[in-house]
Amino acid sequence: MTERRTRESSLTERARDYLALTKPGIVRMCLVMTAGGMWLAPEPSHWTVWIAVLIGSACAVASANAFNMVMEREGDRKMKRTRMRPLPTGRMAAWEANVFAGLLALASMVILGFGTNWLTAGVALFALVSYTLVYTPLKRVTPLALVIGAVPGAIPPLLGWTAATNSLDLPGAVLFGILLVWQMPHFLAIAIFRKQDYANAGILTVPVVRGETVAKVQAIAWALLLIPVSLALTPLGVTGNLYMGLALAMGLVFLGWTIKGLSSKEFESDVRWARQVFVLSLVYLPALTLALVADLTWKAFF
Ligand code: HEM
Ligand SMILES: CC(C)=CCC/C(C)=C/CC/C(C)=C/COP(=O)(O)OP(=O)(O)O
Repeated sequence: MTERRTRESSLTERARDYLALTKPGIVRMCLVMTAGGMWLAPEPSHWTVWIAVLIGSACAVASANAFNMVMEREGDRKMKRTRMRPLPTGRMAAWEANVFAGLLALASMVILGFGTNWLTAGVALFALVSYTLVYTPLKRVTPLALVIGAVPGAIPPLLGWTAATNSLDLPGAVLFGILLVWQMPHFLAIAIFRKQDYANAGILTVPVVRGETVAKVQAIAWALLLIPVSLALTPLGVTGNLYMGLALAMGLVFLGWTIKGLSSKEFESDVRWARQVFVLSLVYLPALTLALVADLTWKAFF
């Protein structure tokens, strides 16, 4: 009986480690964006395409995250935030995580290719390869890695759009742009409150290389740019005034909060402010997606 319980609990721990390898918080948020991209498409998609794009995209993002954890297992040991991950603690071997990530990559290609279309599978493959083979090694070379990492990071809404339309055109590109720009203040804030961690691991972030003030000014510039980029869907005729009003209000709150950072002069208050900007970034994205869905639903019925 006790032996069975021990085996069960070790199985649960194993499953928990595999789940941790996928970075489930990021997978969840990517899926919200993929669903937003699908919703925006001019023609409604069959429910099987919805299921395929959501499962296929989740597998692609999870695979990218798991490969990233294998590649960074040494650096992750040096950071407070990441040192308890399955690889740095030695709870899982690198080969095991590689097999898991490889199977997820294969599953994503099969599910996206056969369940949606091969353009969507190709775009996901581009994101997977650029995230693991370009962004991940560049993190230790230049702070510009952030802009490069933002390219695969911005792909999830595009997967929804291409799954529904089998084309790469302007509304899909705007969704890509929104997520691309959003990632800058999202990460610049994290890089401020995790500055010491990144310095310890030799990761060249903007606050480590150029200081907090430069990071704050950059975050403000990106939050400002996020407003016109997010509003562009209305002049393009995709969304209406309801979305435009909500997106403007949310964009101004986000911008206002980033500007507030300029008034803090000590590292402790910087950290408090940066955590608030990070949390706000996590509220902003699903809220913007909800605004989009609300606007399109309103347009369909009234
Ligand atoms: C260059 C791009 C990005 C970088 C460098 C980045 C980095 C990070 C880091 C380091 C954290 C952990 C923060 C902490 O707790 O200290 C985090 C959290 C988070 N990120 Fe990002 N991120 C990026 C893009 C994205 C994208 C594209 C999404 C999804 C659309 C996303 C969604 C999230 C979510 C939901 C969390 C909180 C939940 C969790 O930690 O699992 N991020 N990000
Ligand atoms: C469709 C597809 C495959 C899309 C890719 C989506 C994806 C993996 C988005 C995350 C973007 C990103 C740069 C995260 C931070 O990684 P990090 O290495 O800085 O995070 P860490 O320090 O927590 O490991």
